[in-house]
Amino acid sequence: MMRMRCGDSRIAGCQFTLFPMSDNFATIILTALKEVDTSKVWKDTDDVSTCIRGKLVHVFDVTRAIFLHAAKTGEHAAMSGTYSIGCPGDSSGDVLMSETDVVLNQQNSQSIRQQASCKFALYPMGREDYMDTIYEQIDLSQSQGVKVSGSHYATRLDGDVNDIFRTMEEAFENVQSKVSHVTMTFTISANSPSTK
Ligand SMILES: Cc1ncc(C[n+]2csc(CCO)c2C)c(N)n1
Repeated sequence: MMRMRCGDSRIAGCQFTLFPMSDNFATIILTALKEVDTSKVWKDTDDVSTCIRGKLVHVFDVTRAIFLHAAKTGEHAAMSGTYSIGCPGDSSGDVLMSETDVVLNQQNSQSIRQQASCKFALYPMGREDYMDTIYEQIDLSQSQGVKVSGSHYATRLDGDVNDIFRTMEEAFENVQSKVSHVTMTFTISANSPSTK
């Protein structure tokens, strides 16, 4: 099998899990996965998580919409996941790349006002100057209408779900334009009964 080098492919993907803190958890998960339009990404769900793969713009459109779908039930819901792009070990299978960039869920998502808290961490792979790249994006995050604060091993974002995902998408997009292989982990939580 031919091994791919960093940058040969711009397939993006996200492996994520929804955690609705509700007796109704299975319905909330399955309804979110069914009602969000995922037709522009490849998708596979099992008992642990869901993986989607395709163009970066659709990967973010779908993950944002799935979290909003669960959060708008009013139940305490969390979602954790890992975005990845340009993985040199990636295969060219299990993906939809021929779709246009027109996103399918933005109109619905934009109309939902939902507060949330999130922690994310960027990992520009294979670069000695990775800390500069990370600090640059943390600085840029301050201008996205969310509250940005430092945390061990992650950056915390508090604000509207749409603003939080836009902040993460811009950070990921910016870094991947300079660094071939990038991953980003996140955990986002809405309707938590806990006070900070
Ligand atoms: C996004 C996402 N995908 C899959 C699971 C795993 N999972 C746990 S319960 C359940 C429904 C009943 O089988 C499923 C699919 C998840 N939690 N979140």
